Amino acid sequence: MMKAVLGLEDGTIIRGTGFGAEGTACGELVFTTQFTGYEEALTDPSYKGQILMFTYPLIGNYGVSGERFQSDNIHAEGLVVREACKNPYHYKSTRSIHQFLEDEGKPGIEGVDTRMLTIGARERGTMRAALITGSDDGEEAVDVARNFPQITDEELIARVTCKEPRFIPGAEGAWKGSGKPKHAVLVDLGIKRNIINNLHKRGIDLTLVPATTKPKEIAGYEPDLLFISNGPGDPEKATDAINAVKAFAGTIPVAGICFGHQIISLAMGARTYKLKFGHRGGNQPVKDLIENKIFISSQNHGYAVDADSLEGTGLYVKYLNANDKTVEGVSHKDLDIFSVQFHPEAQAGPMDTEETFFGKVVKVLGGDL
Ligand SMILES: NC(=O)CC[C@H](N)C(=O)O
Repeated sequence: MMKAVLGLEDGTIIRGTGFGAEGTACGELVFTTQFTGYEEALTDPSYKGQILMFTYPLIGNYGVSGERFQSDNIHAEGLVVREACKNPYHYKSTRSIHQFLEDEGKPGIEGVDTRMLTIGARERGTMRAALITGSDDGEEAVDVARNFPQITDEELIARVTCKEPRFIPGAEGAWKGSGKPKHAVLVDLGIKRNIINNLHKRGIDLTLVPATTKPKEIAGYEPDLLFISNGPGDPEKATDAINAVKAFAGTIPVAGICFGHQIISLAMGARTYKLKFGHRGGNQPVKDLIENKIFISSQNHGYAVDADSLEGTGLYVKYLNANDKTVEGVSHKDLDIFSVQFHPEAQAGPMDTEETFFGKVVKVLGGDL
């Protein structure tokens, strides 16, 4: 059995059993209430800079197949669970979660009272943590956590964006509407694979561009839509993407998901702030204020758009989180600009909002629903 310890910046020390790789992971300790979906969550680039903790006590039961990955690698810095299943059974599984973390060089800790840590995060807010495997030196873990930069100061986007532009043609014959298929430029700040899939399967041609792409270069692709992806860290750090939205807002439709929603709001003049402990899970209730409907959504975010700061931006609140009444989506009153804080592409989570969001993308591009 490998020793392991988790140290929090407030001095909390938790010892457990290590799994995955031997080493040290640092970052914000965040919790998700998702029961399953660990393959999707671990490979979601938005978790860069964060140690992921599941509140559900049994993780890894159906093993790892790779079919549900949201990128090629694990991006969460480390994994904290009550129990990580050693002998998973699923006909598509090729390895256990232990093996998966080891292959990817990421440390994990099990035997942890995740409920206590989650209650702590809810009461005292998200904290920096260090997860060390192969050691049980708690003092050192606390020290490492305290000396690690706050997520707000970290340069995370450069670690997840694509290096070169990439063209992905829309699925053959899938575009529903008159004329030839439309073309979207996607600013890749660590995009989840299922966002690409959802646009692709609706027949939209896509050009993925790196985070630092300038408006002039984007214009060269002659896009019909500018799309801003999900991504890690503080949205205020995404200065080039903010400038891209400023350059195209009002000339072509602009849409975004999660980080993209925050970036669009910032570009239009609104403000964002850090939530006390964020929303991460597969059953977050969201209210559509226009349709007066509630639906259940998949979420993963630690920042939010300040509702009061929307005044004068032309944006209005379309969606609210039904639990804490924070902003979950905005639309522009005159222009084709809209974004959501939750994940309509799910993976993992309910698909209730997929058609509403991606159908709207098709509609603003002139397609038939
Ligand atoms: N999933 C995301 O795009 C996350 C956005 C941002 N990093 C946040 O935590 O709020």
